Formats: sequence, C-alpha cells, structure tokens
Amino acid sequence: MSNLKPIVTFENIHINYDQEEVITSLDLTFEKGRAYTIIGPSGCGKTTLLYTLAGLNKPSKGKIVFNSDVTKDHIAMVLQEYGLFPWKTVWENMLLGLTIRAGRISDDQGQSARKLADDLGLTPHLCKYPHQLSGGQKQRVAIARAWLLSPEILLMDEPFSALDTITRETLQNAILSLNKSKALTWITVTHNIEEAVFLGSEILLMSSKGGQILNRFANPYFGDLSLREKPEFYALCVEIRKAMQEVFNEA
Ligand SMILES: Nc1ncnc2c1ncn2[C@@H]1O[C@H](COP(=O)(O)OP(=O)(O)OP(=O)(O)O)[C@@H](O)[C@H]1O
Repeated sequence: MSNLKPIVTFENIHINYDQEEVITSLDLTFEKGRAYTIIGPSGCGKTTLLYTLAGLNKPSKGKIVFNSDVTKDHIAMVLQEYGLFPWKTVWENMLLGLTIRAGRISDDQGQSARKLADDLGLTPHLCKYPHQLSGGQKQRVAIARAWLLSPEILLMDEPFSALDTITRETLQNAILSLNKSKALTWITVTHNIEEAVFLGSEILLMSSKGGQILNRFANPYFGDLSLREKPEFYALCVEIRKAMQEVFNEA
C-alpha cells in the first residue's frame, strides 16, 4: 500500500466527442511525486485523458478532484507540436509562460532559466528562432518552458516521438535528471514501451475502448540512468509488450 498522497483523482469520469463516448466511468488516482506513463492502442483516449486533466476537455459526467493545495494553475503541459511561437527567440519562448503569468521575470528566475538552458544544451541556441532549430532542440525549449513554471504536475504528450533514438534517449536522460532535483508528479503519454518503462515509476495500460486502466505496472528501477542496459529493463518491457498484445487481440 502506497503512502504517497493523492494529487488528483478522476471520479466516475465520462468523456464524449459528438455522440461517441471515449472514456466511460473512469476512476483513477495519481499520487504526488510519482512519474506515470500511459500507453495503449492508438485512439484509445490517452491524449483525451491528459487534456481532461489539464482542463482542456470538459467531462460530460463525473469530477476531477485536486489535492487541496493544487489547482489547474499548477499544471504545465508539453504539447505534441511543441507550441513554440515562431517570432520569438529560444530565450523568449522559454520564458513565455513565466512572463504571461507574472508580467516580468525576477533575477532568480532568469538565473534558473540560464542554468536549465545549460542543463538541456540550449545555451548556444538562445538567440535563434524556432525555424532554425532541430525537432529535438524545439522539444527541449518546450520542456524548459513548462519546467520553468515550477508545476506540481507536468503533462507530456508523446514528447519525443519525432526524434531519432539517440536524441530521444539523451532527452529522456535529461528530463529524468531534472526530476531528481525536484520530485514533481509527471504524466507522459507514449506509444513507445521502452520510453514508458524508462520514464515511468508506474506504467498504466489503457483498454482499446472505454478508456479504462487495464493494468498497472510498478517499475522499481525507475530513476536509474543506466537502466536501458540492464536485463530487468528488458524483462519489464517484455511483460508490458505481452499485456499490450492482449489488448490488441481483444480489440
Ligand atoms: N476533438 C475531437 N473530436 C472528435 N473526436 C475526437 C476528438 N479528439 C479525439 N477524438 C476521438 O477520440 C478517440 C480518442 O482520441 P485520443 O486522441 O485521446 O486517443 P489517443 O489514445 O491519444 O490516440 P493516439 O495514440 O493515436 O494519439 C479517438 O477515436 C479520436 O478519433
């Protein structure tokens, strides 16, 4: 039994698009400080779940209950398409969330932003515009922007899907290291089983219909940067792949 506190709970959530009910009566609790990854067949409702948590989708029924010291303002999201403004530099894009929130940034925030840019390898690119960046660099700017808001909950939708394996793994390592400095709750949607295992202390497998959580896999090795080279990593990936195969077979 976990002794972590719930940070947000879905209670009997139903979500419709037009006439179609994508999520039916979902009860789900996310605990503070955990890293969740969500996997499942294409179209099963992963993004819908994330958007609903961010307040971008309204449930047709049920409610979302936040822990008393958390509100929607404590949630930051990294979007699939990065969401960068093309007319702003990397530095300005990084600071955008903070600037919108407070009008200006403090010296401390400026310093943290420079340190973060360094950690994410963005320092040489700060004066560039998004069209001058690679996909991986854009993704890092989007992550930095979300991170600088000091969210309690960080949502990431397919954050590294467009990247080659090595760039993806470098960024996964960077974000895992960042998380060690501040244990926030993060929820990542991914299609990639290896990514789900590397980035999740708990991996949630969604059903192909109805948006239910069919399986929850605990990852006791979470946080180990050398995990990819270990047999335990491979074994957990195989276990999840088998469970996913069953979901596909039933669809
Ligand atoms: N704005 C919308 N209007 C109507 N239907 C939608 C809308 N957004 C999503 N859907 C439908 O809801 C279902 C779930 O979509 P969602 O994007 O949440 O799935 P997903 O699991 O994230 O898919 P993928 O893995 O392919 O990104 C799909 O059948 C999709 O077609």
